[in-house]
Amino acid sequence: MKNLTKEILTVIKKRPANSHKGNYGRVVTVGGTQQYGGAILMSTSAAVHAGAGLVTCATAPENLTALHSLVPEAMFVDFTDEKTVNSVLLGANAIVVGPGLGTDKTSLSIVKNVFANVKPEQYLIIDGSAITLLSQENSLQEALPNAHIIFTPHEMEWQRLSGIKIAKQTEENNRQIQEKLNATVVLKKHHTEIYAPGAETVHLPIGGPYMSTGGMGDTLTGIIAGFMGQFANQDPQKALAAALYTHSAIADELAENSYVVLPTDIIGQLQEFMKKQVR
Ligand SMILES: NC(=O)C1=CN([C@@H]2O[C@H](COP(=O)(O)OP(=O)(O)OC[C@H]3O[C@@H](n4cnc5c(N)ncnc54)[C@H](OP(=O)(O)O)[C@@H]3O)[C@@H](O)[C@H]2O)[C@@H](O)CC1
Ligand SMILES: Nc1ncnc2c1ncn2[C@@H]1O[C@H](COP(=O)(O)OP(=O)(O)O)[C@@H](O)[C@H]1O
Ligand SMILES: [Mg+2]
Repeated sequence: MKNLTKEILTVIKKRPANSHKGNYGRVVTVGGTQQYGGAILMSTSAAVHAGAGLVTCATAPENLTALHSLVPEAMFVDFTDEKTVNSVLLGANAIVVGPGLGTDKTSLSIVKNVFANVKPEQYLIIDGSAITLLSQENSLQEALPNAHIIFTPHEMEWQRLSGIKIAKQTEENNRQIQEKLNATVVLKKHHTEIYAPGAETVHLPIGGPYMSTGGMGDTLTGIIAGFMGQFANQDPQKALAAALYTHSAIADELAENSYVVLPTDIIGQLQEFMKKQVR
């Protein structure tokens, strides 16, 4: 297993002067019931702060006011309005589905609709409730689209999806299921592991327990989407690894002076941290 080092941050590049928002990725984030609205707000805000050119959040209408007051840079669609959701999905480079989405019938039909509309060239980040739904629903497993899929499960979500008990989640066992899924798997835990098709397993040696606050993984999905939208054209695996490294490296820096690091603290440091890499 290969250790990620800070070298990976060279993926973050100085922007060419002659460019516009369309050059930096169109991200769509799908999730957030009324109960779990914060999850999709953090994902959306992280994508915006990581530099995504255009971000649209498909969520429950109850979250609209909060979304616009937290991050007016983001656009909104009602996640049950399939026609409008599909029109924004069409132009996306990276799609996040699952943070705070819940697992009821409405959530299931939202994931089905996303799966039915994703294109092969798009990055689809499947997280949280969408992983849990996929683990439960055969119909969804059969509908898994042809796209660049990145699963971001924590250990219990991975247990549900892969059938491998947490204690048995060895590199060899995980790799077998990842190959069957034919997708990238980011197994989140203390020292997260990345299993990508045809690549050596990568291990994230940074990050710590000051990151153990609800919303930390939701925030990661937005950073990944933002990085895929901007940097995947160089090398998608490196762009993904750089997103993970950035998330935990910011946490480590903040933890020097903070007992806990909140997901929103990480979002607030993204712009400065990324600037430091291109000085
Ligand atoms: N502010 C918001 O709106 C927030 C909304 N959220 C949204 O909620 C939805 C449900 O997601 P979820 O992760 O909270 O619940 P679930 O999938 O049941 O997993 C928890 C179970 O797994 C176990 N567990 C074992 N190992 C683990 C590990 N390494 N990391 C974590 N857990 C581990 C754990 O064990 P225990 O705590 O009991 O020891 C427990 O039994 C999802 O859509 C998410 O986006 C959250 O992000 C919070 C903030
Ligand atoms: N002790 C820890 N050491 C390193 N990273 C951690 C630790 N605790 C949590 N994290 C990180 O925080 C994130 C938690 O993700 P997740 O459980 O999906 O959170 P949520 O769904 O609440 O947003 C992951 O990126 C995980 O690696
Ligand atoms: Mg999560």
